[in-house]
Amino acid sequence: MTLLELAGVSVRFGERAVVDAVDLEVAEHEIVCVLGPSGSGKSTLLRVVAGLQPVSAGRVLLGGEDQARVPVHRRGVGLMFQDHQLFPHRDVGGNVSFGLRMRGSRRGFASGPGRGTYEARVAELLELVGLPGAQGRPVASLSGGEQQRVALARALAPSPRLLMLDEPLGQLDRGLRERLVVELRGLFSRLGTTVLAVTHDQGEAFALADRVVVMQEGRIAQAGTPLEVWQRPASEFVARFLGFENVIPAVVAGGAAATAWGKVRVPAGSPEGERRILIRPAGVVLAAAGLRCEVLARTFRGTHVALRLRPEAGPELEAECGLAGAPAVGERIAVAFAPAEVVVLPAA
Ligand SMILES: Nc1ncnc2c1ncn2[C@@H]1O[C@H](COP(=O)(O)OP(=O)(O)OP(=O)(O)O)[C@@H](O)[C@H]1O
Repeated sequence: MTLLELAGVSVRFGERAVVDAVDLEVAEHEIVCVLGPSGSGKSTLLRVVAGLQPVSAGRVLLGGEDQARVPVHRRGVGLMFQDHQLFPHRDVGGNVSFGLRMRGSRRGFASGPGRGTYEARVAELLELVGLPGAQGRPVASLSGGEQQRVALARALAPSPRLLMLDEPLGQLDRGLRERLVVELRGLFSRLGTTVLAVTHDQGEAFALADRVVVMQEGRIAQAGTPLEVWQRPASEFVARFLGFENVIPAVVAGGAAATAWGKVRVPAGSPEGERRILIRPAGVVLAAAGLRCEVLARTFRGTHVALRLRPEAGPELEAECGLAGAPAVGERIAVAFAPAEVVVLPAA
């Protein structure tokens, strides 16, 4: 069932549409991550759903109800921002119970909220986020990751029907982010929480989301499962945003693309005509014969070696190869292209 629906939502600041006719549905229990470069309108979209930003056009529906006249505190949405904004003068328990005291609980209390119930609920929430018994700790004594957990417990406290996260792990170091993102996904799926999150980090979005929505200048450039978006980026913009660099103009006909790198076989059923093609680095493979290249750089990536190549014709290429037999910088090699790693993109 759809919990959140945005229909034709636009936000204009002066002449400029920062969010431009966005249609988006989030199903109950779904985790949707909005991904995009800085300034693409991600945070504005969240603010619209929360009721913090009026729309210039379009409608926001929660549980089928138009939210136009529903104030922030009546929407039943939880918000967690990048700079988790804990109250430094309250202890952990005080921070978590703040959410309960301010809003009261929509769900989760068998009886009406009383002091004892608050305490039980705070204990339960701290248990959930992996900080059991931390009620009395001063906020200042917590590490960045622990503060993030407290902020999450506070956002979950009133059992919001929709939890919104804005760059939830933004300030943490990479290792901690990678761990927390896996924990978050597990936690949300256990609780059945519906989540709309915003991030500019594609790794985070792909690890967290059931569905990712890539924004470009206020519009949705692509929406799909992480696998769909990764395997079939819809445009050059999306491909480049995901970090793919092997994108060039091509003329596709009869199962092959004519490019500056030579003829590249494309997957069966690819659209024909003037296009662009993406060749994922895994599809640039060392071969006995093919496009001759010089190895410009070689980077060890743990599971493979990333190569930067200067071909005899066409722009530089990124390639991947196994750890054994990776060519050295300066070596001259030949590469062929694997059609399964080739994606035909629109021309512009
Ligand atoms: N109140 C405002 N008045 C004028 N312009 C605004 C206002 N709020 C946001 N903008 C502009 O709207 C654009 C989108 O901002 P938004 O914060 O939604 O982007 P974002 O994708 O979340 O970016 P970031 O990843 O940097 O947070 C930006 O160019 C921003 O400067």
